[in-house]
Amino acid sequence: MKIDIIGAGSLGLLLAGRLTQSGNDVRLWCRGGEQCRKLKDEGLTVSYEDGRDPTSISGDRFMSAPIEGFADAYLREPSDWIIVTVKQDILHNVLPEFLSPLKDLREQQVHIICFQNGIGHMEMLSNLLPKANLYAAVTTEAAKRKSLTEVIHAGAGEVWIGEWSLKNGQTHNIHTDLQVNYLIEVLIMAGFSAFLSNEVDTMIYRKLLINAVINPLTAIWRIPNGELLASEERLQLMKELFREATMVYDACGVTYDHDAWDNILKVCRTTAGNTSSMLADVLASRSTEIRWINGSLVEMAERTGTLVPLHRLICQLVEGI
Ligand SMILES: NC(=O)C1=CN([C@@H]2O[C@H](COP(=O)(O)OP(=O)(O)OC[C@H]3O[C@@H](n4cnc5c(N)ncnc54)[C@H](OP(=O)(O)O)[C@@H]3O)[C@@H](O)[C@H]2O)C=CC1
Ligand SMILES: CC(C)(CO)C(=O)C(=O)O
Repeated sequence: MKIDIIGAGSLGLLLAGRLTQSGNDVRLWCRGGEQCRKLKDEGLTVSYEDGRDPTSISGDRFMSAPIEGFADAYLREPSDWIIVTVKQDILHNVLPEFLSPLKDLREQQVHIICFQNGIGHMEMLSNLLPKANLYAAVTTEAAKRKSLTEVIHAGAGEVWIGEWSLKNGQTHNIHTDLQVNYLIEVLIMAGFSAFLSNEVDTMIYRKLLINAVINPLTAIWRIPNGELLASEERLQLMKELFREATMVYDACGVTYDHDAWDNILKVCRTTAGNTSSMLADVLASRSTEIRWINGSLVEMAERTGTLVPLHRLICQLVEGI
């Protein structure tokens, strides 16, 4: 399968490494020329924390190039899938320029899948590329980029993929069905646990609830996920964030599991040693995804007249860092 991956960070490198290793034709689009040169010279390494041998893929087995060349390359030679693995701010503020040349291509041609946490990006893309087949992926995989050419696969999880266009009332199309089933097969062959979901929006909101409670508090207190459970004060604040978020879901008609709170506690336990992605961004002085996580809940609250003072404050606190 021919696959474009936009964003050579943690998830992008993991996907590029695994998909190249299992025989796919990968083009990896990076932000900077330095990373492309290093990937060409040194290749790409996927390593593990449990003592397993790393996998090294030489730089001539996949293509890496600066994002500026993406649209021309795609229009000359389209791929079967475009996988987007940049953070939300780049997807919203930078990628439209590079993706908009694809907007007039026929529906059968463009298949895009987005791996972002948070919400808002799928709506933005469906406005930008109304003819494209858009898919969202929700994943519990954990990847950490160690250098420009090395990624640590820190935890194996699942990848749930669902068609976003369906949500917008577009008709189901046999061609896209085949195409997504083929992608899932390819991901499985590459070693991922990948599944098709007819309820990907429910899964997105389920993950949003987890991220909206865990990520900002770990970022503010600078603690690993498991430490959230270490005191009653921390648990109380988590519970209040959870309570406000579920009020917003109720007001907007978004469903959530009856054991959603227990599930958040479980995620803290199973990822106890993890640095959350928001804390990692704060520690590296990068902008965070707070606007598309807690900020989205604040927007939903505004639309429905729900009061979410803690989510508002937490957005300001994280943005203030
Ligand atoms: N990592 C994980 O385990 C998981 C991540 N996610 C989600 O996946 C998304 C990606 O996360 P993750 O891989 O961790 O993020 P990273 O920050 O590791 O990677 C993002 C990449 O995008 C690159 N980038 C920035 N600007 C551009 C640009 N203009 N053109 C091309 N590439 C650019 C960055 O380059 P540079 O480094 O040069 O700035 C970086 O390599 C996020 O929304 C995250 O929430 C979801 C579940 C798990
Ligand atoms: C589930 C969790 C909190 C794991 O660290 C995560 O998705 C993140 O860090 O963004």
